[in-house]
Amino acid sequence: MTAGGLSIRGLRVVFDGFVAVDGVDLDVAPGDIRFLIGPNGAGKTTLVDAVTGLVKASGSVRFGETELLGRDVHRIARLGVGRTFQTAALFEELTVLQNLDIAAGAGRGPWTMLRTRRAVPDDVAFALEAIGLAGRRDTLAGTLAHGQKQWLEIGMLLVQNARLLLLDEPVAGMSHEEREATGELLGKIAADRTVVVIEHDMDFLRRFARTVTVLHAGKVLSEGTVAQVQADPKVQEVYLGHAAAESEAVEA
Ligand SMILES: Nc1ncnc2c1ncn2[C@@H]1O[C@H](COP(=O)(O)OP(=O)(O)OP(=O)(O)O)[C@@H](O)[C@H]1O
Repeated sequence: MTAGGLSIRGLRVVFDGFVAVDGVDLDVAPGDIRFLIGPNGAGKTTLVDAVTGLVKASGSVRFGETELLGRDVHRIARLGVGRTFQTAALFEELTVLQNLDIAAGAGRGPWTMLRTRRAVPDDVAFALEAIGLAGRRDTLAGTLAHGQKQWLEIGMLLVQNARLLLLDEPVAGMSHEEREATGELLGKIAADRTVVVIEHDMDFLRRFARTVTVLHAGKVLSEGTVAQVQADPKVQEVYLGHAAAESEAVEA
């Protein structure tokens, strides 16, 4: 399976008359690492919810050749679209390997998944290596460090064969070392996949974003490279006006 690009046209999400996403057009090419930023309430999470089928939306969301809008959450996941949430969703009482096995799940019975494993399937071995947890495969997920839990969740998307990964604040609460490792992991993943990252951490963005889209009040305010977006007066105005704590985002 080859990676597909994400192509969003006229995306609109309305909650009880409130327009949370207001006519967004967005293209993310295969191999890109697109950061999605914007002040609180800009519509970032709602956009990702619309792409993954969690909220109703109008317009068009194509992944490769396939229209996603109107399909249910499970179908969209099976089409290769995976997401993480701000809080990792793991089976804490099971090991790293068991979590990956369950994520890989389809076609494997519960006994296969839970018995002690001798051979590890290639996809699971690849994911363990990519997320840096090969040496922790028998560790209980609940005892992993915060950063490792986030990586395991990304590993679970890899074994599900996600080709489009949508990550919601993946480095929130991480140490400097964990952030660096996460950035390197994004680079590895994006080699043959499409990655979209919602992020507030501007240092992380400067280090690892390939392209950036700024959302504001449900619309695309600015788009381009990190340097282009930082130099955009519209972006400076929104951040300085609405999010003093994030104003460093616009300092060149
Ligand atoms: N289920 C919902 N019902 C009603 N309004 C909602 C719902 N979900 C989100 N909203 C509203 O839609 C707007 C966009 O929210 P969203 O969470 O997408 O913003 P965001 O850019 O992800 O913000 P943050 O950075 O704070 O996570 C906000 O005004 C929010 O209050």
